[in-house]
Amino acid sequence: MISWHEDPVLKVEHLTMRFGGLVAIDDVSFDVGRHDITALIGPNGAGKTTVFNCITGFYKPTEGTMELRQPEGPAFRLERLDDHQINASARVARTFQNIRLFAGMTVLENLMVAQHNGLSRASALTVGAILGLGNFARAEKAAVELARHWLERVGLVSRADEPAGDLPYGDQRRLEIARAMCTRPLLLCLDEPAAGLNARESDGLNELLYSIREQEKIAIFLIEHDMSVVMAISDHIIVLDYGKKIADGTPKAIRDDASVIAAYLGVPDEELPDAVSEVRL
Ligand SMILES: Nc1ncnc2c1ncn2[C@@H]1O[C@H](COP(=O)(O)OP(=O)(O)OP(=O)(O)O)[C@@H](O)[C@H]1O
Repeated sequence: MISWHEDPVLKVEHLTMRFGGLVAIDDVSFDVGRHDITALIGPNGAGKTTVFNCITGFYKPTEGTMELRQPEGPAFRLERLDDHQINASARVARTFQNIRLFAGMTVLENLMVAQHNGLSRASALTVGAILGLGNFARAEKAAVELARHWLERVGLVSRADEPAGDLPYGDQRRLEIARAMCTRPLLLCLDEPAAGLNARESDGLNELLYSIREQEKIAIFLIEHDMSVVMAISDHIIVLDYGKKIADGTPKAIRDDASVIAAYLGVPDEELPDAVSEVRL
């Protein structure tokens, strides 16, 4: 039995998303292992972002189920929740293809805003916040500590008081991941985290993602076009093409899969044997 089927944090079954006549995702099923780095890959327009948008509640899928399994306790049916509940209750966090930080707020403020849910719960409808006492003060201290922890992990402590929008691009990408981690997710979804990074920053990203998997014991699910990143860090790769799942396996199995190579090259079936012998992903 393969590990991601043994203990999935996310079980997606028969996911379908139609936009009018266009079938963006067509009956796709897969598991995301609880402690794995799982990559979702495929050519442009394959449906990757649409899958993310369904999982994180930005779209309601036309059909299918998405079960977020907690280590203990009940599973959450994500297709029945809105994006806020998916983040706050089911503990699914996400970053975006285009960075969405609060550019005018400081680096630290971005991490505090991410923890707003916990703080507003602790403030008992803000009375505690006004008095600056009790649960709110404790929760705020814990929030600052968690923010500081993640600033250290991503190497941005010295820039805590600078506006997030002033950071270089690679630092903003890492800050986004830190912000997502401040919501204490079970499943961290990253949409093209390596896009726009240079080789050194990309290596740093790989190390950060490894360390999150090792130390936080959570699942990382990423969309990525950079095959060197995907092949280097993934435990499990899922491949989409024209909205359908065409392959699902280890990096080695995917690298050797003829249908995957064909999808990337756009090669017709009859030319496939030649193309496969010439190209390896
Ligand atoms: N809100 C929408 N309305 C209509 N069509 C959409 C919508 N969102 C996505 N699509 C279509 O669904 C298909 C899949 O798009 P999607 O963005 O999920 O692909 P992708 O694999 O993420 O592509 P890329 O790698 O280019 O980001 C495309 O044909 C796209 O035009």
